[in-house]
Amino acid sequence: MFKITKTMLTEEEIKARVAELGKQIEKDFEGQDLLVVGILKGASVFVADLIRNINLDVNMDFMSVSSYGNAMESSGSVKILKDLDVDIKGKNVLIVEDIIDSGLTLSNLTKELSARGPKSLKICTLLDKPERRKADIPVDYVGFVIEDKFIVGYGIDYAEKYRNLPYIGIVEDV
Ligand SMILES: O=P(O)(O)OC[C@H]1O[C@H](OP(=O)(O)OP(=O)(O)O)[C@H](O)[C@@H]1O
Ligand SMILES: Nc1nc2[nH]cnc2c(=O)[nH]1
Repeated sequence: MFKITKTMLTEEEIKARVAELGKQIEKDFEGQDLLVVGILKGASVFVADLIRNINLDVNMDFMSVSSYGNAMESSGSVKILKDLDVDIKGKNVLIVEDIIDSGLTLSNLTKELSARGPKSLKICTLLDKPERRKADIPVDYVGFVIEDKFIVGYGIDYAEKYRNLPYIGIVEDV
């Protein structure tokens, strides 16, 4: 039976780190435009908290892409289920993810978005699991580097459950 056995990151730890990331992004983009792109569904909670810590004129948009594990790995392209509403040509774009694991989602997505001619394209992830990386992608902002455990909460699901937890927990088969 799958159960949340431990807390990996408390609500307070996440809140403090998200505030730091927001301030860093604010500093880096001072005086510039910024389009924050959240990747659905996992990043929705993080992106909502993150933008409230960036005191700049921020625009927000969302994309939904298909999971890896089939044709995407071999074709090297990402299946877009919901595309951006806006044209990113000439804009500073910050992709916001909840977790980077194999890196395949972002490696394919950045190829697709770079081809649209943004002024800059940066990546921010709350969690980074480097142990499982298959595609080497440059990540500009990382909340926490974590060990290879299956986690849930703060937007991240297990079979669509637990996205509403305010903390990040470890799921184990007990
Ligand atoms: O680095 P990767 O190995 O490609 O994995 C990371 C991706 O997997 C998760 O999304 P998921 O497909 O679970 O969708 P969800 O956000 O809608 O839950 C996560 O939000 C990333 O998009
Ligand atoms: N729920 C969940 N999804 C993931 N996708 C990649 N890594 C994870 C993880 O640890 N938990």
